[in-house]
Amino acid sequence: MVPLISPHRPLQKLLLTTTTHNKNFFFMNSSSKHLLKFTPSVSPSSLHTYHSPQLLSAFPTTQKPNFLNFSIKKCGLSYAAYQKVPRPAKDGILMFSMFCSMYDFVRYIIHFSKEEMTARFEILKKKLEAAGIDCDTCMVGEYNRLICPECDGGDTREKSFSLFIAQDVNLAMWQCFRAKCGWRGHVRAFESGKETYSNPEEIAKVKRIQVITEESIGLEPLCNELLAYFSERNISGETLRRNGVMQKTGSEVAIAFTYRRNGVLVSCKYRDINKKFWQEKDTEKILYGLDDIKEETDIIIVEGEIDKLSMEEAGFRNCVSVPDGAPSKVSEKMPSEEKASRIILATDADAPGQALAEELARRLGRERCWRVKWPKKTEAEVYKDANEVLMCLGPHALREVIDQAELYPIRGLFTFRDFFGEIDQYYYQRLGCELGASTGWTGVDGYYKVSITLLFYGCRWKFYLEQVVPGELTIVTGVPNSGKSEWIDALLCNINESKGWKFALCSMENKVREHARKLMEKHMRKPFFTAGYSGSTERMTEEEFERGKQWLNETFHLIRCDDDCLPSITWVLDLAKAAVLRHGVEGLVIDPYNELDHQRPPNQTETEYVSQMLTKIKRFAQHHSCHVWFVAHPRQLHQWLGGPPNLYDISGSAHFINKCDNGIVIHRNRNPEKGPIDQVQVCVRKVRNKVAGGIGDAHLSYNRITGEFRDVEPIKDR
Ligand SMILES: Nc1ncnc2c1ncn2[C@@H]1O[C@H](COP(=O)(O)OP(=O)(O)OP(=O)(O)O)[C@@H](O)[C@H]1O
Repeated sequence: MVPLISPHRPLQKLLLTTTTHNKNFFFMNSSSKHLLKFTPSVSPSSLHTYHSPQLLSAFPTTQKPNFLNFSIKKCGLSYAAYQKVPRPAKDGILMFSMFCSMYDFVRYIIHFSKEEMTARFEILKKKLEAAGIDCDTCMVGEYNRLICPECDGGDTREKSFSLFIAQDVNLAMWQCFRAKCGWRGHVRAFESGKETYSNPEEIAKVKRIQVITEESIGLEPLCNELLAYFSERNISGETLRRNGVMQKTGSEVAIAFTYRRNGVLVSCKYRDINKKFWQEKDTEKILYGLDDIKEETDIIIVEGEIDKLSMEEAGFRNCVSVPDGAPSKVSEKMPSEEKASRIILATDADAPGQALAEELARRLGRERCWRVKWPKKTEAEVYKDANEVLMCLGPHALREVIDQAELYPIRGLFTFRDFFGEIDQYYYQRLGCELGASTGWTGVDGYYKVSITLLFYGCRWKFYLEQVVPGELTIVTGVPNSGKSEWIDALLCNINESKGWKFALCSMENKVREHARKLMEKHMRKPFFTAGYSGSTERMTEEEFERGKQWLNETFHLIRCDDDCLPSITWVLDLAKAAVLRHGVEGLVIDPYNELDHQRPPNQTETEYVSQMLTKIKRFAQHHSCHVWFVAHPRQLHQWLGGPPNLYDISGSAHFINKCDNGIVIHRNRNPEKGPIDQVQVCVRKVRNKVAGGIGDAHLSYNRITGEFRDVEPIKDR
């Protein structure tokens, strides 16, 4: 039996080296960020070994004194909110960040316990030791270059032995690339059973990988002509030197872009004067500039080596170029919990470049992606890439392009700004039907107009729950038209005013412009229109309207399904998660339950379904420290006597009351004989956290004009 050994040095090393890179992904505020701090030069040691005096003089070693920070504030966003977002527990999950090819961005989350991984590693290590291979200094998920234990690297003790340990620590493969030796093989921690890692593609890959050096592939320092060529493209000798750009002389001289990992040459891509590209055979495909993003939380991705060099001229070193467009092999298994880096996609402006950006955003997670807007060249044309901007407009303009990068759009997640045009038309009453069309009967019109807006009322009140606890689930119910949505909107306005929270709204029943109106009226404390409901109160002025729009845009994010189908809870929560990570929202409203898609497998009861759905919502709330208000209607109440419904009356399942943290029933008096009909009863029927409040009823009065609520004494029974 293989003993389970306590955490072992190499494995510890693996864990340490593989989990640190992106730890602070979102937890930095813009002012403290030094995205472009100087990293020790990655100019390859071999370059120093080989380069000639001319090369040294061609590439002076002075470094630029000041590199720049991305200005996130410029984009109108505050990252401070992210600091409040607690991170998920990582128990039982090992994170591996692999620095080879596109995997560099994609951190794998491998669901094995630490013990399991340690044991597996020990078994694999023992098997390697039995074969004479010492893997103590090796990294998981990388091709490690060692001295071959079989041939000892020949006379020169060359590191010609490549050892690859798969990221699940179940497979190790090796090959010695010395022609005289060529020893190769593989071992697995577990030889049988399903969990055995067996990927012939990987095995083939390790067999093919060629170990190269500047000398072995005949690289030379750049000649004056090529230096002049780069100079014309505004790329300095210093940048070329730092990036180890060289040349190769064949039938003609070609530029050699050296691809390195940890300063070691891994591959080389050539470009001749006719813009023909080719790559060193049987070498690994990695990102160009990989070492420059190693410790970075913010990354720029471009589409070519010269664009990467151009970014450096503009002050951005934390940039990589994708080799040959979108890489074919990126894990579909995206990190589900902690993907938080800012990735600026600065691919070419043309259609393939935009398609590449879309593909990268999809694979890397849209919520952490930003995109650049290339400046206009003419009315109809934009500059096509980083180098063209650098050449035509200079480094300052390229810096601006990056500074002004915008959030990568996420389908289904909107800001109010996206609807400003429509909201303006609504305010200025250009739609023609804002105040409703007459029914044709004066008598009926007083009560009901065929309207795209519903008449409503309103007041300001002090919220009685001392604290709305982040990360909880509140179920809100009440008979139709009791004022649930109005009350929640007013609640959000209060919390925003007192605590500055931001919210994601998934209010399927509301038109955006109408929701904008209701929220703005509460915030500005003035009616949006001069209409029947506003009485003699003056509507908000244009200036107030503009301020209101600004506030809306900063406070709320909209989750909306732009096609006809009903959104599923998973879809809503995915977008809400993006809103948390991207905008730091602290509250989510889902209004109402019955507007979601509730398809369930035939063998699942509604009760089981509701239970599962509420678990998902609660998990989201806890994980992201985001309070969720979920509106659910009561089932049809036969012989309803006009009193507030019970939480057990919610249609679907008793789980609504059982699973929620807080349960609230909104009820309003509709009997003028019993008192004023604008009075609202907020029946708090369940409070899990006693610090947050307790069971009881609060009484509010609703102001029809502004939609505000204020505290009042309860109606005495007449
Ligand atoms: N206390 C009140 N007095 C008078 N009118 C009210 C009161 N509360 C809400 N209303 C009005 O009732 C209408 C419905 O309000 P709201 O949309 O908030 O109700 P709801 O309970 O969410 O309705 P539904 O169940 O249909 O979604 C609005 O026009 C609103 O202005």
